[in-house]
Amino acid sequence: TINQKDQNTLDKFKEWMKNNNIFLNEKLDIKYLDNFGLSIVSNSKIQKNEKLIHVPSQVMMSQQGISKHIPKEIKEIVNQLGISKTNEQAIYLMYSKLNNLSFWNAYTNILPQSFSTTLFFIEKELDELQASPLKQYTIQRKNSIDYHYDNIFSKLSKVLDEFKKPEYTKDLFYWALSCVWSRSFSLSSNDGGMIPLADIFNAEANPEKSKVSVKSTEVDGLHYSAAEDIEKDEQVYTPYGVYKPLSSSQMLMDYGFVFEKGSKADHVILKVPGFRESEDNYDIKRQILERNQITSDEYPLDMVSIQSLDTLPKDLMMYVRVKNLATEEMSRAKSHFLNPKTKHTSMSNRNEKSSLRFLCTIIKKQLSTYPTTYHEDSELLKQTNTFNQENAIKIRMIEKKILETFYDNLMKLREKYNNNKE
Ligand SMILES: C[S@@+](CC[C@H](N)C(=O)[O-])C[C@H]1O[C@@H](n2cnc3c(N)ncnc32)[C@H](O)[C@@H]1O
Repeated sequence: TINQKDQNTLDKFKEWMKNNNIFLNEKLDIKYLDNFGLSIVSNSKIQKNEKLIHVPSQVMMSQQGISKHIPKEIKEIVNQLGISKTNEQAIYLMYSKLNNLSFWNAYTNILPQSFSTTLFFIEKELDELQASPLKQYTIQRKNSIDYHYDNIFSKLSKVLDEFKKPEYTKDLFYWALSCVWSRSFSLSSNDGGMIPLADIFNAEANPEKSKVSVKSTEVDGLHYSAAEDIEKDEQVYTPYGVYKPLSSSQMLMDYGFVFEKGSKADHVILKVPGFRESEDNYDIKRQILERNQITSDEYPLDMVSIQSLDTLPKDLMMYVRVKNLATEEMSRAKSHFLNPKTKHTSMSNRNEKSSLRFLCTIIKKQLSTYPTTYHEDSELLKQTNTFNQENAIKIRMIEKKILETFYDNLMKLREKYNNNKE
């Protein structure tokens, strides 16, 4: 259901689309759906290859549109100050929202007023992320926005009267950036921005299943057509993160929701301990790793990589094997770990067993930084009644699931080793 005020803004947006030659197939409606917000839904059957939408380049907030519709003095100062593309889009959105006569005003009025991204989580909800790095990323993002807001608007307000208006608040900057992160498009390596109408399509969990085929050119703008027949009353989705699949963590940070089945890009960062100078054979171990350019103490793991020792990041396995060398193995270690033919293989049964035990210890340690287990979380999830809390629990569960499965796989391997006596 949509209230009268929202219906009026939507009607004004549709009129604005018409006046600016933005095409929406008559068989498609812009509707408000619970859990999705504005959505695109068909009102009758659409045949494969039928045109769905067309948005001309000049109405996009990309290079062409900006040069046409943003006042010259604003563009100039934004360029002079060397403001980033994302912050630039945010400034134009704020300007458009605050000026009734500006070109994109009708468009900014249909943009969401609130977001379920982690940026707007209250402290209690952020705490639900437990040890997930998403909590830290969110805090960093907030600090960065605060810094940029102070920096940018103190300068803009000195130069242009427009930016002296008290309505250019930090809250509005948060709103504008959230619109950019959840809806802007990249059109080429150096152009992109907000695209009215195209940004009303919601995300399809499985990008291969999207029934929309996308074509965009600088001259002609953006075209969507039906890649397959679309049934009556069907919601039409587009794939998000086409070039690079987004993890659930990134989805929650930028879009404010996570897919039921998670994402192919889901991962956890395994943190491994560094070396202490007092450690036995410190010098040789460090030397071997440095000569192999292994310097990181963080390794991303996903559900695929934890399936076997061969699928794990090669650097991680070498780090673990070298870290667990015994003094009597040092004489052989260099020739083994510096030889391209052998360096990614097990050096001895003893070293391999010790390495697996070590991996189990660090996984357990990392799991212990989360106050609850995966199993406990799945129970907690059933009792949860707020959207944000639910999403936070899902994120920490994804990370725990990878770590716990990795641990179980290693325990099975260790058992095999113990039964296979040398
Ligand atoms: C590009 S906009 C799509 C239009 C948006 N629904 C609106 O109200 O304007 C992206 C936002 O839509 C919502 N969204 C998109 N796909 C979704 C999905 N599969 N499930 C739930 N929400 C989704 C999220 O709030 C996301 O940040």
